[in-house]
Amino acid sequence: MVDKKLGGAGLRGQSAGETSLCTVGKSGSGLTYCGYDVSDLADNATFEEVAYLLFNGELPTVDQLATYKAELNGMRDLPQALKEVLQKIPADAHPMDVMRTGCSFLGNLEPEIDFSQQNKAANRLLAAFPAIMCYWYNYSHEGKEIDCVTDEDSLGGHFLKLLNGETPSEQHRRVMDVSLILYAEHEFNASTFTARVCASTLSDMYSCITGAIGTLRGPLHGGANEAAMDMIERFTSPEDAKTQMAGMLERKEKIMGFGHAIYRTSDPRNVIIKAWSEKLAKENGDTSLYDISVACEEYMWDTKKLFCNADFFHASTYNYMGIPTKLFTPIFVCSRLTGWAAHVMEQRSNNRIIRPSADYTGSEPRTVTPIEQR
Ligand SMILES: CC(=O)SCCNC(=O)CCNC(=O)[C@H](O)C(C)(C)COP(=O)(O)OP(=O)(O)OC[C@H]1O[C@@H](n2cnc3c(N)ncnc32)[C@H](O)[C@@H]1OP(=O)(O)O
Ligand SMILES: O=C([O-])CC(=O)C(=O)O
Repeated sequence: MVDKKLGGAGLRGQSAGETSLCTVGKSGSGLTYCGYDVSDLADNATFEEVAYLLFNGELPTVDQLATYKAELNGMRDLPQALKEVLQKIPADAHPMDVMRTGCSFLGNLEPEIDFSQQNKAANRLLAAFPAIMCYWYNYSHEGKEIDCVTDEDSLGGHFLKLLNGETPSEQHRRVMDVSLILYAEHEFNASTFTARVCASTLSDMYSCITGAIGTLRGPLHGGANEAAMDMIERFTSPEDAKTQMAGMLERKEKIMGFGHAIYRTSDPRNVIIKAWSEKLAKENGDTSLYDISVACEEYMWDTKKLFCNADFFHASTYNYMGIPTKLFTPIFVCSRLTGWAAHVMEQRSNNRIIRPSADYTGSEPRTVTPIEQR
């Protein structure tokens, strides 16, 4: 196991506030949302139920869920002005930049005037994000102006239909639902903390979420699922994976999709998404991507005692579903938005501006030498 020093750099091990939304690694490896184990939710709930749970503190009844889904389904379309902005973003832009711009621009068109509108703003973004991603992707890559409304009941199914223009299989809908549940919430991770810092200044929901998207983009955080895919695609076999990873570790390169700031021996989401990757691999007939991923997992544990985080087997899972690699991290946005917005609401409910201190390491006090004498 990695011998981790707590405290110091990265605020590691220091409490930065309270939350009732989530526990991470409380018993060394667990993850709960509002008291529910994530594996229980992945087995027995839908993503919309989890979104409702995070925004309201309780799972919905049948009637509450139906009302909530009807509300979300009525908010899926994009304003024409946003479509026109998305049309201007080039095909080689990073899709996370597209999400950031889409979120920010929607905040201009439909601003959160006051905090009584916070649920509406969060739900609007939740409903609109799949279309922001897929409208831009289809327009810039295929030259197609897609209809942003579908008859799909779930957000996961809606995303798949917008992306491919075809009704997804029941299995793909379920995998997407599980994936969105696994990614939804994770306590004071870097992007959520960004959202809370922004919220603590009494800024608006769109600004909080835009900042969080920018923070999730980095490869040490949400960008790791995409980076893991780029890596495993370069490996030609399980043996080649081990040889190449040995070289990477030798050169002190980070292996994306491994390790975690909080978990010590495993990430509870890995076993769930790994099982889906295996199932999809077997059904696909070509299991090489899964076999290579398993070889990576074994090698990293055997040599460094580093384990797969939630991102690693998401890479092969999404790939088996035919999702383009560049959309992996934006899917994470569609899910984690629920956690971000719930934290913004929690921060607002008991706010004090977040403003830590710093340990000064600069020069001693000195006086300005006139410029011609320097
Ligand atoms: C959804 C998410 O955001 S999950 C995280 C996604 N990010 C990644 O997968 C990127 C790869 N992983 C990492 O970079 C790190 O593990 C992080 C950023 C997730 C956590 O960082 P930290 O809390 O600083 O890691 P930690 O303290 O456990 O690191 C201990 C040692 O293990 C090494 N290590 C940790 N992860 C890795 C890795 N993936 N590859 C190689 N070495 C690693 C560190 O370099 C460090 O070694 P050092 O002391 O010689 O520098
Ligand atoms: O908690 C973290 O540091 C990273 C994160 O968001 C996650 O693992 O989902």
